[in-house]
Amino acid sequence: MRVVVVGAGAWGTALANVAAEATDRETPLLGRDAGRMAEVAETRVNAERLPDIRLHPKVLPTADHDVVRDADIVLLVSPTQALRQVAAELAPLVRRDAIAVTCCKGVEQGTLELPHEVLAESLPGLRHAILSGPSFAEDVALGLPTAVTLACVEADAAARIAESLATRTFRPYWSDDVVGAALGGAAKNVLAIAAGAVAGRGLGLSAVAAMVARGFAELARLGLVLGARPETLAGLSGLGDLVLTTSSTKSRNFSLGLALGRGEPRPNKLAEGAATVEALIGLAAEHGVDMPISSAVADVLAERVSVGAAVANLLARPLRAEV
Ligand SMILES: NC(=O)C1=CN([C@@H]2O[C@H](COP(=O)(O)OP(=O)(O)OC[C@H]3O[C@@H](n4cnc5c(N)ncnc54)[C@H](O)[C@@H]3O)[C@@H](O)[C@H]2O)C=CC1
Ligand SMILES: O=C(CO)COP(=O)(O)O
Repeated sequence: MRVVVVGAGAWGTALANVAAEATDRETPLLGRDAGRMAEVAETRVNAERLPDIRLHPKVLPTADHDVVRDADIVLLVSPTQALRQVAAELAPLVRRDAIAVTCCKGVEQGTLELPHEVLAESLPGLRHAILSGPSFAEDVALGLPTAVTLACVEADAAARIAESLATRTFRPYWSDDVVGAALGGAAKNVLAIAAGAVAGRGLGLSAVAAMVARGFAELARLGLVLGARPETLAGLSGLGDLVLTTSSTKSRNFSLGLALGRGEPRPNKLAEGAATVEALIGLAAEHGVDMPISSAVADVLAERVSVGAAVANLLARPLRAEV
């Protein structure tokens, strides 16, 4: 299977290394900026996005979209809000029997669609899958053990993608619960901002743990209404990724929350939770699901309320049964 990676950010670069190792085949890494991709090809390091990691010798950095013509598997690794546009650019080039795998985490603004729903519209007729789970790009690129969820409604396609990505240290588990995998990845980014804000404000680890557990409760409420399986929500792409990103300053979403809690300037890095939060609570509202922590994150990001006031508001909610 020939894998092509579209999106030369931190995660795309790490996944290109994984695919090149797993398939032992030339693996194009397609970026937008020809000059930058030429530099990555020359230096064999993506200095801007994943410094200190050498590209696998079989990774081919390029800005030439034609490389997707030969792809059996296309990994789409742009930010969620750019997915529709990136996929539309590929649509005339990609083979109809190829499998498109979204590796981004979020909900599209405006449409309130999860990444696989965006793909179904922008690359119609192709089989689609989702790669999600607890996986920092740097950890994966360093060859540290990582397990992820690979969700596809067609089990044979999921198994084929898994084989094209599995290495001695990168372990995809497959699933047919596409909604569960997509929702977990989208919501955990928002909840990581909440956990970071609580930590940054110095409210203690008990408060962070409460945010994680009650955050998971609202993620699961929405997931079940959307048809996700509880096992997926409690698995790698749900609880697993939530635990990772609410406990590490390596997470850009957690780091954004830390800055908010400390009253510091927001870091200038991609934080998918900030781009997704309004769409996530919009999706929840459409289905009559209450997501108070996510709503508090939206209010804080929009500067409608301070972190302290948001926490006080959550604590002042009427007492209720836990489940
Ligand atoms: N970095 C990580 O550890 C992981 C990231 N992800 C997900 O992967 C996705 C990408 O994240 P990263 O690679 O880390 O981000 P990044 O910030 O390192 O790179 C984003 C890439 O997307 C490109 N891009 C930005 N706007 C674009 C647009 N409008 N059209 C086309 N391309 C555009 C940028 O040029 C850049 O190459 C996100 O959804 C993220 O949640 C998932 C798992 C791990
Ligand atoms: O999704 C990730 C780890 O699974 C990366 O998290 P951040 O986007 O918060 O850095």
